[in-house]
Amino acid sequence: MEKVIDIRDLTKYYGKHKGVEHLTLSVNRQEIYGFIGPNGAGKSTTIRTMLGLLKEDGGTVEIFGERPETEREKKEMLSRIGYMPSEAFFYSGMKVSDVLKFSADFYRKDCREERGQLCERLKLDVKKKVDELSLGNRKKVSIVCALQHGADLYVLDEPTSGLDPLMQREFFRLLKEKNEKGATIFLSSHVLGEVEKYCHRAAVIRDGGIVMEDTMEHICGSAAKRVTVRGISGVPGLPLTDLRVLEDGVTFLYRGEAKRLLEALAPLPVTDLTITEPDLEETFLHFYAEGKAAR
Ligand SMILES: Nc1ncnc2c1ncn2[C@@H]1O[C@H](COP(=O)(O)OP(=O)(O)OP(=O)(O)O)[C@@H](O)[C@H]1O
Repeated sequence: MEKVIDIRDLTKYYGKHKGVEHLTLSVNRQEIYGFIGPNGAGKSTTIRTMLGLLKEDGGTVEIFGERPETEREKKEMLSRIGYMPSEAFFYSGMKVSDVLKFSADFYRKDCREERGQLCERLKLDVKKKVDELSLGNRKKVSIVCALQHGADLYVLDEPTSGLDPLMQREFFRLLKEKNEKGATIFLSSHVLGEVEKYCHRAAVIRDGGIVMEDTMEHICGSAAKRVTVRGISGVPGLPLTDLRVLEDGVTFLYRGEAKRLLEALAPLPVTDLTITEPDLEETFLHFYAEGKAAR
């Protein structure tokens, strides 16, 4: 299978402070690949180093099977990539339409038609000044900047934070369309749910290292759910962690088959049951607790 991104043993320190260490992952052509991790895990460091915006301290990165050396080669590589940084900084006083055109000029392509469609679908008012925009609308400007020139690879750093649920859905629709036309997509997130829904494979990063890289099916299969049961004081015979006894029930993390959970609860005097997705740290607690590392 053709690898579009191939990162091996990547290490990046900020002075004495670790960004990422010995990080290895690869993304195949036409995959939608999720990069999941809590705040400070090293997602942006990986992305910036991978794109050559930061210099690595060790390891290698190949994109489209190549390691660009000269500035010309780097520029050529970047022209095939749509990059959306996690935080967008725009020149103060510029209109949205100017920012979008300024960004398109870098690629020396006529992006007007695609740009128009993206703005319409994302409901972005191009006449406004960027300083007047809400966080979500600033995000939309970044999205259009990254998507407007028809790239082979999209690298999107926390693209959905700040977007309302309707816009998130529209955004993922856009990505799916790009992907169906052949584009490869690498997106970072700290929300397992959205990655679960839209990505083919993903890597989970924590504290600068990959703890798991697999298909979404396997990752979500090993993710724990938070189960809260009212009316009982314990659940015998179930493999669970982080059990806490509440005033009128129990709450615990469970990562087994739903059927087994329901069978264990069936004979008990349960009055209420809720199953939710815990935050990312809790979801993968067992990996961290076991000190398990995929690489
Ligand atoms: N410029 C910097 N100087 C020093 N340390 C940094 C710098 N940028 C990042 N770090 C550190 O590197 C580690 C990884 O940060 P990074 O921004 O890559 O994480 P992240 O997963 O993208 O987090 P978030 O989800 O909060 O954006 C963190 O411990 C962070 O404090």
